[in-house]
Amino acid sequence: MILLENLSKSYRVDGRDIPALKRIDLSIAAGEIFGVIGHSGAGKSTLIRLINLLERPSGGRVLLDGVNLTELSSDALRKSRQKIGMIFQHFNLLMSKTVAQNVAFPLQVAGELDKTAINQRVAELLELVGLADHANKYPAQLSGGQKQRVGIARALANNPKLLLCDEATSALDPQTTASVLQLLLEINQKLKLTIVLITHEMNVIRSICDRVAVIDGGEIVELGPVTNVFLHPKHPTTRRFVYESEHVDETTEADDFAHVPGKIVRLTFKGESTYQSHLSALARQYAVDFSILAGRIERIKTTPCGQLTLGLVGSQVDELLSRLADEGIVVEELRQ
Ligand SMILES: Nc1ncnc2c1ncn2[C@@H]1O[C@H](COP(=O)(O)OP(=O)(O)OP(=O)(O)O)[C@@H](O)[C@H]1O
Repeated sequence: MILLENLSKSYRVDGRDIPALKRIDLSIAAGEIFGVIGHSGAGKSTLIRLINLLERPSGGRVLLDGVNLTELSSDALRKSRQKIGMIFQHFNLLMSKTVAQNVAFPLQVAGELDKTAINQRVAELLELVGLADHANKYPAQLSGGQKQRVGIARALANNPKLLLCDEATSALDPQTTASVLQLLLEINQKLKLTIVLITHEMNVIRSICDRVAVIDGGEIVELGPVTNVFLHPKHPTTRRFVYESEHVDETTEADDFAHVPGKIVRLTFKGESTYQSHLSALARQYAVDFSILAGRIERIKTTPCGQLTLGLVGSQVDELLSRLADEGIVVEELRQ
């Protein structure tokens, strides 16, 4: 649905071109929830603003459903942008308008004049985001989470195919973040809406995204399904994001077990194998003793996943490991 080809962006500062994004190639499928994560200054906002051409690229192309947005006239671009909704960290609501008026606004801008049609659509949208009882309130009378729900209703007013979320939960507490993310997931499933979000929080990615791009210094340094990136982070930036979010000190993974006898391995479980008792059954069969040195079990979106670091002692450890691999469990030997 979205194709970014050799996309770059530089900003002119004090007469010099400073690159913010370098040669980005990325394709995002219809119906996906795609996350972009990076530290401050990595280029996330620039990237998301290039998708709807709020920023014009310095080079490369942005294609939406096969249409090259960079070549459109300003009129055609305005029309295309109606297929794209956007929500923001600080909500950007019109403070002097009620909730209903905020949501009606994009309909009026798009040329809808029929008051009954507008009222009906606004009521539908407020119902969808759980704010049916707040139509006549002003933004100042709402909590942060409710304000973002208004932002979401407004972004969906013109039935967009794509929703861009610019740090949409960064100003919210963890519980409110979870409920707004849940709403985004529901909307994605109910309306088959494609969602692209940028964030600096791995938790946001883990809760709702299908794929993630990690961006650093204006470049995509890692890209893939969230489960893969979480379980096997490769780039140092990704590793830092993952280990920080898991409250795991990466060094404990390999170095701190000098006193532990035997072989040290890390097992990664994904999907159903997470809940099965392969490890204990095979350890019994091959008379292997194991100690658990580190571990985590969690859900990545809807997929259960687990990772265990073990010390293994016994004469048939290799047989045990090869049987675990046969069961689809990823085995990494950290120490022979
Ligand atoms: N309008 C601008 N003029 C000049 N430089 C800019 C402009 N906007 C962004 N930059 C620079 O481009 C780089 C990328 O910025 P961008 O805002 O895209 O990063 P970000 O990952 O979204 O960061 P944050 O999370 O802090 O918003 C930074 O070095 C920033 O200083």
